[in-house]
Amino acid sequence: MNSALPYDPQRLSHCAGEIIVNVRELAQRGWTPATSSNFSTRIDAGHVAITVSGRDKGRLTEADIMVVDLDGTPVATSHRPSAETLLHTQLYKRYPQIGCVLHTHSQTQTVASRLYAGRGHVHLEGYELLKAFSGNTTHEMALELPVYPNTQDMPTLAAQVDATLDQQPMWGYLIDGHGLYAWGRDMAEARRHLEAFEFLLGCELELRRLQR
Ligand SMILES: CSC[C@@H](O)[C@@H](O)C(=O)COP(=O)(O)O
Ligand SMILES: [Zn+2]
Repeated sequence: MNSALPYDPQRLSHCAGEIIVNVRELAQRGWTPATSSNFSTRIDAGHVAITVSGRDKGRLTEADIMVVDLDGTPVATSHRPSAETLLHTQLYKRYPQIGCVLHTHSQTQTVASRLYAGRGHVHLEGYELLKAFSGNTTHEMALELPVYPNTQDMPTLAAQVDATLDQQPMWGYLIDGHGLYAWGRDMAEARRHLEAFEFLLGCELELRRLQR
């Protein structure tokens, strides 16, 4: 390890590469419009690789990935981390096993967040794809995906997320008019959860449209 840095730079390079490859694919699906969205993976017990604020997420390079500690403080860089860094670090802090947090702004996620904000959650039940969420072994179950009011005040939002996590395990949530957060133990698991939420929300929207 480079003694000047409190993290392994090779591990950072690996994390950055993984973020760049995966986010490029998510961006190609239109899930990261207009520089929106942010992404992170855990480097080690105390450090996280996260996207620099305001960057075009469809064209990320290693220069667009920086390091923060679990309080969201930049480490060995003058870059500004994602405006929503707290929503990432609260998960890494709370769950040592969590290794990746993905946040996207697809149209499906945004429309669903508007439609279900009043109810405070989206009820997902009876879908085979519920088995994509780690720990689920059958479609014969229900999952409540929370929808929080949007705010620019991250501590307020993080407190609401924490309050829900005190009550129930979950792999993601929506923010009204904003987008989706999903996470997992590594990139593959977080991405599976993100894609499952996207698919299931799309099904719910289509059902509503057909039942009108
Ligand atoms: C471009 S508007 C979207 C932002 O306000 C925010 O919600 C977002 O997802 C990206 O913010 P960022 O600071 O680049 O991580
Ligand atoms: Zn956002």
